[in-house]
Amino acid sequence: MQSTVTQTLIKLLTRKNLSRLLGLYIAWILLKYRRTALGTTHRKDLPGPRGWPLLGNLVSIITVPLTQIGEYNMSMHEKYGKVYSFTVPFKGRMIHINDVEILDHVLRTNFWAYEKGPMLQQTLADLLGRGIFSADGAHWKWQRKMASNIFNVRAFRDYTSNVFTHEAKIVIEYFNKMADEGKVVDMQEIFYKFTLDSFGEVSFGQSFGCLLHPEREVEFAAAFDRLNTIVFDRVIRADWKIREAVLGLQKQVQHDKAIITDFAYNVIRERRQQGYHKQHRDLLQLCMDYTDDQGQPLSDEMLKDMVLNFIIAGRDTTAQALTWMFWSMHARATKDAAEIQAKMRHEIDSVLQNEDPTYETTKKMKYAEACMYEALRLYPSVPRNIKECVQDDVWPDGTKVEKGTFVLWSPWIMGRTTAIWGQDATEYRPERWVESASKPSPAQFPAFHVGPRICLGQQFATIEGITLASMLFAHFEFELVDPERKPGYVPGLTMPMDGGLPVRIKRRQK
Ligand code: HEM
Repeated sequence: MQSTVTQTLIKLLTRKNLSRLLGLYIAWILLKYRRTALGTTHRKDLPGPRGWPLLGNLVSIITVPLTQIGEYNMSMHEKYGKVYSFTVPFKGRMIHINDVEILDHVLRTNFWAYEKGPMLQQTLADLLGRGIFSADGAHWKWQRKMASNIFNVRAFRDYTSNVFTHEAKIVIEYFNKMADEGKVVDMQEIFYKFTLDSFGEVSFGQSFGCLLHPEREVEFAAAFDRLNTIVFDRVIRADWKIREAVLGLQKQVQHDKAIITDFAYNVIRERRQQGYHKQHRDLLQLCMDYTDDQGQPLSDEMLKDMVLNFIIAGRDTTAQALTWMFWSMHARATKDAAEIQAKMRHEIDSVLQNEDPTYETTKKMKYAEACMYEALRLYPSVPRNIKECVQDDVWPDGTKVEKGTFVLWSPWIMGRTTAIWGQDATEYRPERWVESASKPSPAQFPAFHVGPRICLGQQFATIEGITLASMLFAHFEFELVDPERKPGYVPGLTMPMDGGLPVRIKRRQK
């Protein structure tokens, strides 16, 4: 027998009452999430653009062209200050920061409270696998410890610097030919080939030979560049799965992934076949000789991930820094371009005295370093970055950050912020690096990151950049094909110059 209470409930469960209940529930959800994304809470204490009901700020994110993402985020900081936040369905709350003290807190002082986290690991998996860039905790620590062995002064002095000089000579030979034939050269393409060949030689014992065919497309590089853009989209957009399905991008992803994976497996296979006979172990040999706590060697898949992560680190970043540096030093937009070039050549002539650069002489070329770092300040190769908070935290300005919040910062924006760099922040002026009594802290100049995960290859990149730039300035003069052009960037995890850097080359008249 049914109780009277149950009978009354059954009577009340009419279709009309059910729709009323549903209506009330929807109204409650809409009220609760009237300005934030589903699953997030409204935070009165955090400034930021008002969101749509349930969608939060998804619409603004989708509608901003990715080529304008830096400018958009900068305008948000101008409007809301050094900390602003927005919410996105299925991703949660994102807090953007543009402040030296807070960035230092997040990346250094309270390092263990912020990780790359599962969202980034999943979205980047097709490109980075389980390599150092997306790893956290113990898995990150052993990779960093092992790799740091190749970045020592002895290796730079005895070997690495000589590889840079050797590869730069191949570039010079090609530029001589181009100068004599009066042909236009895309410098960015040559820089990519130079950094890939140099990195291959130093880390895997073989140049990839890209500079031997400067006009030929490198299949690995083209596949990598396409994947880079697709993967970046995944980090930024919450709707990437739908987008990729609609645009049929999955096929492209699998195709490009197969190319870069095969490339890495080939490097490993060749080393196994040929063996290793040198005294000084390169990066690949360190990885292949490594055993874990149980004495087990790395799996081929892990070796492949390590190889790929390092190729990515070693190729793009430095080539892009050189591209923006050469553009900045020659563009009409740079007030004192001619004077900057003259100072650079004066330093090169007096330090090198017609000799090839060495580890020691690259260390003496402080103006060349200033030209490179000034380009990295305005056009950082990793223009934006993200970490996930894994323990509730409070920032130096009192902002409360809950576990699960994403924290974003942009070296591109910080490099253009007058509060950090003064009124002429947007001007390319290498002198600021030589005039200043002290170097900026990593948090003031975060192009190479900050804290325990600071770039392992900063010295490598600096020596490589100065070696090539000094040899090129010593031998040639450059003229931009369009000196008025203000190039944009290709959206991605790094910052390639859109359209490359077409130049005409002349042999230098001394
Ligand atoms: C101008 C050139 C370069 C710039 C601007 C640069 C910048 C950076 C940045 C911003 C990070 C942090 C990335 C992140 O964790 O999200 C990083 C990490 C790293 N970089 Fe570089 N990099 C450059 C060149 C290089 C080179 C040439 C190498 C290798 C030879 C290298 C090796 C690494 C490695 C291994 C890490 C990972 C460190 C870790 O997670 O512990 N970098 N770099």
